[in-house]
Amino acid sequence: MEDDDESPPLAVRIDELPEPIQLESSLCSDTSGGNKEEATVGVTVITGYLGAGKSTLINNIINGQHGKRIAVILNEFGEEIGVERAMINEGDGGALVEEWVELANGCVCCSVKHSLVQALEQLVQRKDRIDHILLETTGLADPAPLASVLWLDDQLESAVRLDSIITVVDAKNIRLQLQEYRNSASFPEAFLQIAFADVVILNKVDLFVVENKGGDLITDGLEDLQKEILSINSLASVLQAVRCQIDLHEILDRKAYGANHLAHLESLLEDSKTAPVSSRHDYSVRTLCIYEELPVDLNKVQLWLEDLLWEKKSHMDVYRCKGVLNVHDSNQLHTLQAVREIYEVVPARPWRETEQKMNKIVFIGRDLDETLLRNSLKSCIL
Ligand SMILES: Nc1nc2c(ncn2[C@@H]2O[C@H](COP(=O)(O)OP(=O)(O)OP(=O)(O)O)[C@@H](O)[C@H]2O)c(=O)[nH]1
Repeated sequence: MEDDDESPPLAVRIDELPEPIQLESSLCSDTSGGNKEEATVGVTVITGYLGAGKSTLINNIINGQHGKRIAVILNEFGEEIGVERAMINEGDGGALVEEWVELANGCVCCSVKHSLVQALEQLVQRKDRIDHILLETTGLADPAPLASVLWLDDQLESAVRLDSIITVVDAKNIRLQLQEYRNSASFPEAFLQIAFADVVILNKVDLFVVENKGGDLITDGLEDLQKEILSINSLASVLQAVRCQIDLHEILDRKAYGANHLAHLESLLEDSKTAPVSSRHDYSVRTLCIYEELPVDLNKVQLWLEDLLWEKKSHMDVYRCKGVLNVHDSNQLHTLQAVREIYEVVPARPWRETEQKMNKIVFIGRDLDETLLRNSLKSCIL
């Protein structure tokens, strides 16, 4: 056992670290990606609306029986830090909280993102003492810039990698938030948080229990709610929970951004021409899927993605994108991933003999134009 009870928590003031560097760029690699995964410390980003259950989840993780030594980073505004920390039990159970990092004076997603990377690097210098990092973002944060920073940082050869984004959703209130959107011009962060999630924890399902006319307790409508969430982001795994009690294997070490572990790769290939769940709700944020079998020219695909994601020539707002490509003159199945403007195309493995070679791309975004996306992919065919 280590002397953790005696050790004071370590606080790294990331707002005092040196000047940020330019991080916006794309990744497009012809070498095998994801090989550094095993050597790096995974970062799980935990996001969700105010009061959804993020702290409850962190408590469960740091006290869970997974044997991992976990560092927790809290991204909350100034005065709230004390409250937040007081709510978290510092590891009485299986896992130990080795380090605490307070992110004061700003939101990770805007002013201090590079400093966050540096703080993470400081943490993992003691890598022999840390297995995993949890980063809780403020309830109102857009997780995209954070994902980009952590994902890019992997390319900068840091010792950390983005493992996954987990969004905690309050089952009782989320429908209200989503329905309000239909009647107003405002765009709730709740949509973004679901759109960027690799895992959605549909929490507080106990509060979803209602009494029917006969006096019985039922959870009528929960499945519909789950479908509604999947219609926004059909690539996410949705887990129903009470007090965020879930199998921790479902959320730690998902490697959602590793090219060779691309989540849903196999189901992408299996469900041939459609997205895993088709959209049936009338939200402007949705998932859609495009499909072509003939081989594409990789350069053309890159140019198309850059027009779409960087130049935004077609005025679509693409948040996430995952897919497989059948690249001309290559026997390798290529995987494609994008988070906002950052994308990566990587040869993942050889196509299997029994497999239908295909290009299949799933987009999650706002105001997606299906015809335009389809035609653009077609124009990349040789
Ligand atoms: N009934 C019920 N209450 C829950 C559940 N999960 C969490 N809560 C309660 O909901 C409240 C908010 O939970 P937190 O874990 O603090 O939520 P949070 O997302 O960290 O909140 P903020 O930091 O304010 O954004 C607390 O009072 C929890 O006890 C649940 O599954 N069912």
